[in-house]
Amino acid sequence: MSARSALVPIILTLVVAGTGCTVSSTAVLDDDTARVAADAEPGNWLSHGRTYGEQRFSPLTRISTETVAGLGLAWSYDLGMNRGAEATPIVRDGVMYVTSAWSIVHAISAKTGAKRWVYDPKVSREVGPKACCDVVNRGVAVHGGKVFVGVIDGRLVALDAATGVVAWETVTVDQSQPYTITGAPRVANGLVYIGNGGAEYGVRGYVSAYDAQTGALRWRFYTVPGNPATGPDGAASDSVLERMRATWTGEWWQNGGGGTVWDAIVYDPEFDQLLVGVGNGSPWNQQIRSPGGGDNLFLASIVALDAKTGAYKWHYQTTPGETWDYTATQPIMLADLTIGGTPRKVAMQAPKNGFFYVINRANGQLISADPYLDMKAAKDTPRGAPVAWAYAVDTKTGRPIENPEARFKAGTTLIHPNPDGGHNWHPMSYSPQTGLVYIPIQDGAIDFAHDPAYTRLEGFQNLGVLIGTLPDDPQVRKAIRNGYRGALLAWDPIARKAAWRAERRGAYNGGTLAVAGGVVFQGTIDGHFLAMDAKTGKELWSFDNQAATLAGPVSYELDGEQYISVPAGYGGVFFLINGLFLPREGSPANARVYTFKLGGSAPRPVIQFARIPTPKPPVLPVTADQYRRGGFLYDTFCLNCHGIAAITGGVLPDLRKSGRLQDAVLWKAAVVDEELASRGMPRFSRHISAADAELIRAYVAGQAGLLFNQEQERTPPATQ
Ligand SMILES: O=C(O)c1cc(C(=O)O)c2c(n1)C(=O)C(=O)c1cc(C(=O)O)[nH]c1-2
Ligand SMILES: [Ca+2]
Repeated sequence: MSARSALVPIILTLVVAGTGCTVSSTAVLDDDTARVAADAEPGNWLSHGRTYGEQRFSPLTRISTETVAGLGLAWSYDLGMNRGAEATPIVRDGVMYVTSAWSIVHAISAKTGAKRWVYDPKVSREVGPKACCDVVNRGVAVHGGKVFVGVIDGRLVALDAATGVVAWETVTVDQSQPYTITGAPRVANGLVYIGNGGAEYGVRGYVSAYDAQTGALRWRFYTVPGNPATGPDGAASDSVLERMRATWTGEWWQNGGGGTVWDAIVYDPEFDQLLVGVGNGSPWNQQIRSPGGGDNLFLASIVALDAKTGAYKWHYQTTPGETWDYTATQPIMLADLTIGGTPRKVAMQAPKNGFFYVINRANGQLISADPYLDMKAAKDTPRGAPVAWAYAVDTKTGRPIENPEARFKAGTTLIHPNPDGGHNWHPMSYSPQTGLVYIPIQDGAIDFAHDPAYTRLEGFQNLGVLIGTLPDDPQVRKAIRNGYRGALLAWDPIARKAAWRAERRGAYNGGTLAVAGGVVFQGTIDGHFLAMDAKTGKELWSFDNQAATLAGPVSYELDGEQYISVPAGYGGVFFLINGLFLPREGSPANARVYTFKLGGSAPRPVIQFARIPTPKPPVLPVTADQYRRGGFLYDTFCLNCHGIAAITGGVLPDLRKSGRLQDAVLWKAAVVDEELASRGMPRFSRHISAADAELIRAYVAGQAGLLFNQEQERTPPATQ
């Protein structure tokens, strides 16, 4: 596609989305204007959240509360691998651009699902261990005949939209550091905006703007201060460097400080500003990171920057002195709301910390903040009563009223919400018809304790927090599992309370889409795709996608037919770490894009997988203390990929069933001798001794024993 054909000439009645402001003129729509006027192109889904305001509301009406029961599969497309599917597809002029894990871009016919081209950035699998939460990707941006993708190894690549051929590529990070990119780029003003991740490992976060035509860096804004000894960065953030530094203590730069911009970046055309969501501190534990306390700007904040220059405009910090992985990277949405009779231009966010924020986007002042989780419910759990980090936010000062116990200074504290957050990256949507924001939420708590023996491990997660090994007792496990719940919440940002709540089977459910036909769509962790009445939450339709459906669904129209499309796939952080909490077993089936239309009758792909019985594990002669130490080492080095208590989500190898578990030599070859490094196993030789590897094996063998016994109880061995 040439740059010229990307210009859309129309007689323009430009309704600036959500503003009610109508401008009439004859004009040529360039890509940026087209996104502002996205309602003039309801058939397309032009950018991550459809419009710049990212409300994920489609004005299309054919699929409605009346007709939705007639939805059927139009086509499905195999994304070629069984890793997490988190991308929001972009649909433009009959072509869908969607990514799979490992940052692979697929261009597909939006009508038939036929492949146009595939671009694979060929990332070394050794990069995998740098990703805290699987090698996922949340999608591309399309602009001026190019497709932009952030690559997990830190590259930003521009492709020719017609052919998938690389137009330019640039490295946006120091690749010797544990930086990753999982978020979707955004484009405005001829600039491509991209952030990065890595705050679990230890990096310094920033957001950058690149020239969409040439790939040249135009500006960069660091979200946390660097080592004062090295002076200013020559970056757009320099003007607020002193202000940031004044809120930090100790030698925070030793582990980067964190503050990664790994998901939300929203362009606000009305103020020509970029709103970026900033992540958690690095290490998590503020007692280690910034021992004298302080707010640690701009962690866990929404920061507004001049979109052309990156100059600081304002910020709002959701969690001052962040210490629980409470990122404010969650999706940010722009809207015009009339609050108390006054029209307000607002930004809305439901960050991990459990509160829903409405912010005046002219100046960053807090309008309201209310708990979307029940922060006061101090229900007893098998691990005691959870401690909510804060019960309320003082709207006058904009600061939370913190619970003094929550900073885990005295022993182990059960913190609510847990680091998955009350809401994570899963996109929320807003229907201007109902006035409700549809938020996938979850409600769980986890033990936090200060790690007195913390030392930075180069290339590994550095949290400074002990989370605690899962007890072996099956009854306790069951209770912990049942205590972690998920729901879809319809939140009224003006009334400041939920209008309805629909329970889900398990936590970490999918993103939402609202359509003008009065329907809300959501995928679930247990593999279904649901349509609900936007007013009431009543379920109107469902489809078994056979794979966790977490990505942001989209809607588009072609030749008079409306489509709903959503990627689905096993993978993502829950399938690595949180196997314990999965309501449905993972499968090795590939991720797929599922696309629906009224009367669609494509057959559902047949996915079968055999459950492999657990071999009888070896019994290793270790003491109870050694077993516990094995568990501790497992939690430190293995849990992030192979799951809590070696319970896998089915994506990476199940160590309990691994042949290597049976044999000390084979086990050591993988764990210590780096035999599997090229396949993505971290290089542990400097950190795990042969003796420690045996203790880890003893722990995993113990966990395998629990599963083996369960299976034997279910299926008694045949008698001869
Ligand atoms: O601090 C970071 O840099 C960072 C990065 C990412 C990421 O890039 O995926 C996640 C997180 N943190 C995180 O805290 C988190 O809960 C999370 C969930 C997911 C996911 O894709 O499911 N990514 C991330
Ligand atoms: Ca994080």
